[in-house]
Amino acid sequence: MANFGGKRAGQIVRLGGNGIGQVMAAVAVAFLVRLVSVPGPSLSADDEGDYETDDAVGGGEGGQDVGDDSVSGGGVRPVTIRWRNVTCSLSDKKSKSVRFLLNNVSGEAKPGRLLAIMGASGSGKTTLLNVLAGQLVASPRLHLSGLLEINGKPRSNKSYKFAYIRQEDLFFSQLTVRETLSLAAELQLGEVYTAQERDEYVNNLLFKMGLVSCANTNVGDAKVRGISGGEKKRLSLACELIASPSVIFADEPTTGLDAFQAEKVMETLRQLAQDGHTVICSIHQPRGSVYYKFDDILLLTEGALIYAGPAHNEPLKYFSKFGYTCPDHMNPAEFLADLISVDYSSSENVNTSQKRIDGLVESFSQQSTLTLYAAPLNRKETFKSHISLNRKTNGGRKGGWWREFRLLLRRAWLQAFRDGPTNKVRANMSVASAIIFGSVFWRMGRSQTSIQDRMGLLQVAAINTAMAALTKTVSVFPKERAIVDRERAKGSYSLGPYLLSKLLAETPIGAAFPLMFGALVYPMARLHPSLCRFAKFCGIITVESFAASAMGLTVGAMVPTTEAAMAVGPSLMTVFIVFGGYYINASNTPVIFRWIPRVSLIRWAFQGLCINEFRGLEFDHEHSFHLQTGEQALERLSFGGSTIGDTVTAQSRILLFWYCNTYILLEKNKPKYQLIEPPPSEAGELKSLAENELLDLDYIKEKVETDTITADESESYQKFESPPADKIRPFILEGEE
Ligand SMILES: Nc1ncnc2c1ncn2[C@@H]1O[C@H](COP(=O)(O)OP(=O)(O)OP(=O)(O)O)[C@@H](O)[C@H]1O
Repeated sequence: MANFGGKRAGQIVRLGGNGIGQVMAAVAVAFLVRLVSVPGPSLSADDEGDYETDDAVGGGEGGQDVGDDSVSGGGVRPVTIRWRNVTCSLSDKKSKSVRFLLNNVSGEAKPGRLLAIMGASGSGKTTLLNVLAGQLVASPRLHLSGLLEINGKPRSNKSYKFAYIRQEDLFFSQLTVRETLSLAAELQLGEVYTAQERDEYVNNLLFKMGLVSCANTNVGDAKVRGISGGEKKRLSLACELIASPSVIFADEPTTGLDAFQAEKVMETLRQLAQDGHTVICSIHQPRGSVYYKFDDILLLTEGALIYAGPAHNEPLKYFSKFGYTCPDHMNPAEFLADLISVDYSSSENVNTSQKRIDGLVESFSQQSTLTLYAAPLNRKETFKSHISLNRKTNGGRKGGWWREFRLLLRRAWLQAFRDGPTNKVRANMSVASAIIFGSVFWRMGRSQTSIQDRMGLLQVAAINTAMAALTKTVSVFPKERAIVDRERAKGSYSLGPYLLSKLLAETPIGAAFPLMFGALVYPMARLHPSLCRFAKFCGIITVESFAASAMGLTVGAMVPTTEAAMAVGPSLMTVFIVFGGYYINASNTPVIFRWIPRVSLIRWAFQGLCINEFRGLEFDHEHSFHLQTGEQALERLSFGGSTIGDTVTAQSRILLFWYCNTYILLEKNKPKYQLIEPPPSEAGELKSLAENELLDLDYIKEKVETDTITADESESYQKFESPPADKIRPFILEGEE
């Protein structure tokens, strides 16, 4: 760091003008240059805004079923999901109110049937889907209660395999559709299957999902167009189907698609249901042809249930009982959407529609939801299919560390090297900034003033290199992290091989840009004329670039979105720039700041570059107080006693520190999901009922139908099926005592 004690030292500092002004100017220029040069996101994402739900997708535990039948259905374990009195409330400590996102919602989803959760925007569709999939992101403000049963037993989603198709499709943009699917298959199916079997499996999936025509097209992103939105959605489905899930959750799979693509996606889901999967999707307002693909529907309005049962004409018949008749030739989905939506056009309409909705909610809550469902689950079939699944199941580990590393290295390499637009922008910016700085510091001589020029250039080179690497990383990594979180949640691979393969694959391309910058700026500014010094200059800025990139990874692993990373990363770097060894002498700052230079990657790069440049240089001098040698200049900067080796060692430690932090944060920031608790009043009874297996609702239903249910059983059944009517009002805002 600069140790300009005394008058002469002060003169040197002042050569560059006001210290703080310099800092601000350098930071602003470096950041602006980088901001303009940030090569947009290199990962495909349809919508990055909704990051909150953008966490893991799941695959439950259990084996992998990889035979062809897993796509055609023969090997799919049938899973029936039933939920009772699911209530999700959101408390607000400030206003001391509670808002019900879901209020006593019950229903069921069966194998071989496509269930659509319909409702207006904000009615709680995604929340319900997340609850059923066990993917509701945990929050201290949320409280979730209810009963969730898998094949009649109260179990978690860990007991079956499921796929979750989220609204936003995230892929590595530079991989083709076939490569994406093949890699997912290799990671998920492990070594148990031969390459030929896996290829056949992938070809089969491509065919089933209608992706053959675009199999060799890059997925693409905002910069370079790739496959269409509908194809992306079907690719998402295909990737999820590799694990042969029993249940498929799809959150608004038609959002953002044109009518034709939407219909194709829904047809795919319908076929999957027909193949034996349990398919649950949320949808806003489907067109008529899509509505008739649903087997069951569940209508939600402001978190409350208005209808749950078979689709087609059943709901129309049901609502006609209350005097709401669907006009002929009207799309039933449109009719239902209008029926369950509040009309905000006037206060009168709000009152009328709200009354209608409250009445419908109450009416539905008063009747047994069980009777509305058709096609009860056949227990014998379940058993048979389960046996066939077990025969084909591979319960072993999917692949070793080395295998995962190899596959991920290939993917990271393809992503890094094929990303032409990003690489081109980075190369252009490296060349442009080298030319700008090279021109400003053109052919520096050996005058006294050139000492300050040299220091200025070396500081600017250190800042520019760090900012370039940092901004590139923070603009891309949060999106990549979302993909990796999803894949890791499915158990496709572990963190170690991922991180190591990424670092290794990106090393050559990461080194190319600082080298480009160094190769131009060094001769232009006529820095220390020696090949060895030039090589060291390039080496120092390359290691610094890796350290800045590693810091970007930590920031990306720490914050939830790219926007947050873009705000945090450069701000943190500004602190390191201030303590970068040129602008301020740490010993003049309050004690609490004196550790910062030791962890500033800018400072170590600057120190290394200065030692490399000044050692052995001689300057023109006229007066005795002029600096005569480079060593004297280094003394003034307090860099006299150290070597380039020391600075590179310190920089490597910083690099390692950021890598370790990234690993820890990625491991620690795994998404956590809200646990579902039994309704408080029923928790005790549920326990004893579960122990006595009285929760088997098929059994209860059979008893109800044959009128053989006992008084006791009837009472307990009522407790699960008929919540008090006053609990069912949507969005009750209650003040807490
Ligand atoms: N974790 C949460 N914290 C605060 N509010 C939440 C949370 N989760 C959901 N909500 C709120 O609950 C309501 C229902 O959200 P949800 O995403 O389930 O609706 P939706 O029916 O899927 O809407 P859309 O069709 O627009 O996606 C919304 O008002 C949303 O803001």
